[in-house]
Amino acid sequence: MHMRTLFEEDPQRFGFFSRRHGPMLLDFSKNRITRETLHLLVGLARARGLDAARAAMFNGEHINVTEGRAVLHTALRNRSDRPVMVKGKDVMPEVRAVLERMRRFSDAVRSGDWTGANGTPIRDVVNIGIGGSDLGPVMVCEALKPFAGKGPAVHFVSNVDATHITETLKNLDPATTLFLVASKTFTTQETLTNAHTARAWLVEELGEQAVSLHFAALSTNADAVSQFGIDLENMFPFWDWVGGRYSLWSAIGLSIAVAIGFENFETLLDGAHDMDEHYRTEPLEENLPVLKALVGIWNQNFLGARALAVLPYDQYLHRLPAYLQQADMESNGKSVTLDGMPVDYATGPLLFGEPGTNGQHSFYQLLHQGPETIPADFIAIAQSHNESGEHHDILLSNVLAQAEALMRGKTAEEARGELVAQGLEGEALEALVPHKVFPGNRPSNTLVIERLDPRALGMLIALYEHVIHAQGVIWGVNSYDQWGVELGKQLAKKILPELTAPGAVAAHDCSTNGLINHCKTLRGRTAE
Ligand SMILES: O=P(O)(O)OC[C@H]1O[C@H](O)[C@H](O)[C@@H](O)[C@@H]1O
Repeated sequence: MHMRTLFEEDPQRFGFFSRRHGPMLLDFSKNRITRETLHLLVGLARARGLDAARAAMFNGEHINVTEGRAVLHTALRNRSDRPVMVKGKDVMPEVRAVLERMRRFSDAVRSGDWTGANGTPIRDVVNIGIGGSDLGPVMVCEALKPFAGKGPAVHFVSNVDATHITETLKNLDPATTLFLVASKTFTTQETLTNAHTARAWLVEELGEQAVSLHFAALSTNADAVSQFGIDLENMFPFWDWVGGRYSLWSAIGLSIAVAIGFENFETLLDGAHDMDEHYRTEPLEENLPVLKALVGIWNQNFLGARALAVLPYDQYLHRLPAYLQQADMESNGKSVTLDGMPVDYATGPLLFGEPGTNGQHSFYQLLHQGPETIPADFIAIAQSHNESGEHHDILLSNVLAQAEALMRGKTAEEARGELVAQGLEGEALEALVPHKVFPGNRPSNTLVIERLDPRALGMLIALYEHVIHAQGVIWGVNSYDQWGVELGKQLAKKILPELTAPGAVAAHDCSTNGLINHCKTLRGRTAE
């Protein structure tokens, strides 16, 4: 069936397949579903135990079975007075105590009361972290730039490529720079390498005694933090029940609090809490994350789509696709079930995206006319922070048109009509027709958000987090471990000394040996 027909037959389709919650409207009517499909999908969620699974997560059960941990990022933004129990203990007092320390610290840095070794206020804050200790904070700081006020500039260094830190520090002054070393484990090679480089840069100019005034740590590992030489007074802790890719709400969000002020950070938490309550308590049929998760499952597992394009039509959200790549693909990129059995169905989609309208001039060709169906999430913001001239109406007209085009397509008949109107005829016309046809019937969701503010952003991120949870439950996978990132790390540790030692390397397959030896030669090292 074609969605054109579905829309022609049911003028109520938009009303039936859209839901509003607070400042957010989710329109999922441009999917290849009928009322019966939705009913059956909700039945699937129920049969897979999604009701109990939602409760299990919020109640702190050890749903991360391979690591024996609870999954409680929701506790970090629990703005109610409900206790959250982990191993028989309410964690809320500790959560609130760390938030209070984050408030004092971010206020002091923003107001200029926190001074560096020379007594001057901080002008630049550099967050050093990678993965979950980078992507969430960067994405939020970019998204909420209009709320930054008069605080210091916040920079992010993640890549172990020295270019990243070199280019970042190039124009900074050690006396007015503060480093936040963000690492849940405090063992991540990239982050520690960058942090040592930053430390050396600072110490060279200001001496060892400056470290305590210019470094803070955001981590669960106090021993490793002290070993690095960061004063535990300047350590902001969190807990093993916070997954890295779900940690922007924890101490890992300190760079956000510094960038936009603590009150705005709290409003971000409020928005996420609002979505948590919605996800926790609304029936499946009315539940935004559940409905979005089910439509995703329909596209992936029933229609065979393997990707998801996330297309935010807002420049401030330009890092959202990168953030969601980790959130979704590291969570649900799994091929065994909770009890270790191989799956015989698709799990997490390949996620990609660019802010609109840039993507339109790049990869949308494939979305419209490629042989594969690639579902898309369009994110539109109704009121821009920069309502200048016609810009925003142009932007909105584009996002609305793209979803319509993917749904409707263009028939051969319509294409022919246009070519005739352009004066073409005969063979020349017919030769062009197949190239001008758009199959349409391509699924998309459109999320319309009133205005991009801290509350709405908190809701948006929590919405995606809960979609990931609901899909993980239906697929029966553990969304909260990430063993798949380990093998490359282990092998890199073995290759590192081989790159510097003299002589040729022969311990790997011939491709890896060949590449190592080639790099050694190019780097002026003996490889014979
Ligand atoms: O915060 P860290 O312990 O430094 O970890 C940073 C990142 O490391 C690994 O790559 C994990 O797969 C990520 O989930 C994590 O966010």
